[in-house]
Amino acid sequence: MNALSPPGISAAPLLRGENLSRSFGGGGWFGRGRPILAVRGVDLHLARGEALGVVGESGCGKSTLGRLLLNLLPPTSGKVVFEGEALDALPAGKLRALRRRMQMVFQDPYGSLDPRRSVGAQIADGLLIHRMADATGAAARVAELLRQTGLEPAHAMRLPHEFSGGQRQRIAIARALATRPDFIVADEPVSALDVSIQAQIVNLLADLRSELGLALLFISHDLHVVRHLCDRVMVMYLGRVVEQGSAAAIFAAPAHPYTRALLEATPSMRHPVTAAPLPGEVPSVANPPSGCPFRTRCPAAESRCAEAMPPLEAHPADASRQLACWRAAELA
Ligand SMILES: Nc1ncnc2c1ncn2[C@@H]1O[C@H](COP(=O)(O)OP(=O)(O)OP(=O)(O)O)[C@@H](O)[C@H]1O
Repeated sequence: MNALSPPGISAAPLLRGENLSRSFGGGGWFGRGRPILAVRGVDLHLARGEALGVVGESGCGKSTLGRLLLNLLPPTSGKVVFEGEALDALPAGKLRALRRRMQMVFQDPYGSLDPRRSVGAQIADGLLIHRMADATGAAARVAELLRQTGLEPAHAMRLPHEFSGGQRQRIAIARALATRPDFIVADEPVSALDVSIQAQIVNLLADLRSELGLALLFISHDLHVVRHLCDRVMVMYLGRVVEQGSAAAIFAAPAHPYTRALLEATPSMRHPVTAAPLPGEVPSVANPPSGCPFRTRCPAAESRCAEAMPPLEAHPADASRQLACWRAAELA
């Protein structure tokens, strides 16, 4: 453990994304149709036990990034490295074995659960697929997982509709934990829930993370949720990382104009009504603006911002943070 790492977080990265890019489409009839560059040149690392929040408006590439890291989608370029091994170089058998160590929790637990099968059977699926238990062992593990996620083990035989939204998300978390993963991508796991339930699920994820040493990629458009759970934050805009650093530093003093606008636009307990909506709309991913992609909505934009994309560089006053803004030094 590194002296600078928070407790429970190891220094060696469990997972790395190197210059990850992913585009969609672009082939079209007679070569027509522009490709959509959903993720562009993203580098990231995640240590065992660490929680990284990925935030940005809808369509900024957060889910695509999560799917790339889980190897559910191949990158167009770049690579994912898990415990020092590049996933694209692994033989199929080893890749299958790795699958059990990386899991996903989706936004809509009802959509991701089969309405006709008992929740216990669905939680046990991964155990049986990966041959981690026989029927008796699986039943015992399901009971343990239900207890661990705050549910009644005796309810394993019930169907998903017999549970509330928050309970269904607990079931989805139990299912993701069944195979004892090291890494979980939680994609907007509380956005579909009542505000009163959101905190309970965030607290559950926080507890499980420290109890099990899970590395967590927590995708959310809500910065305040991320603040409570994550060590570090990555802010994405049109497929690129525009600011990243420790959650504490970014929330105390957001540096990129986009991060500032996002924070101002998020209602909080302290400022429920003063939140200002973000100006304008996210430009089309298929036809992004020249230069800095945020410049068309940025209150600090000037002519040089249209010329070239600013590189992601160290914050002028805090080397532990990075941001991509031509005016970083002046705005700091
Ligand atoms: N399978 C796909 N085929 C074509 N385009 C896709 C596909 N998946 C994602 N995209 C596009 O890639 C871009 C990024 O999408 P992505 O879902 O990663 O963003 P996001 O930030 O997670 O947004 P949201 O919060 O709405 O899920 C969007 O323009 C989306 O339409």
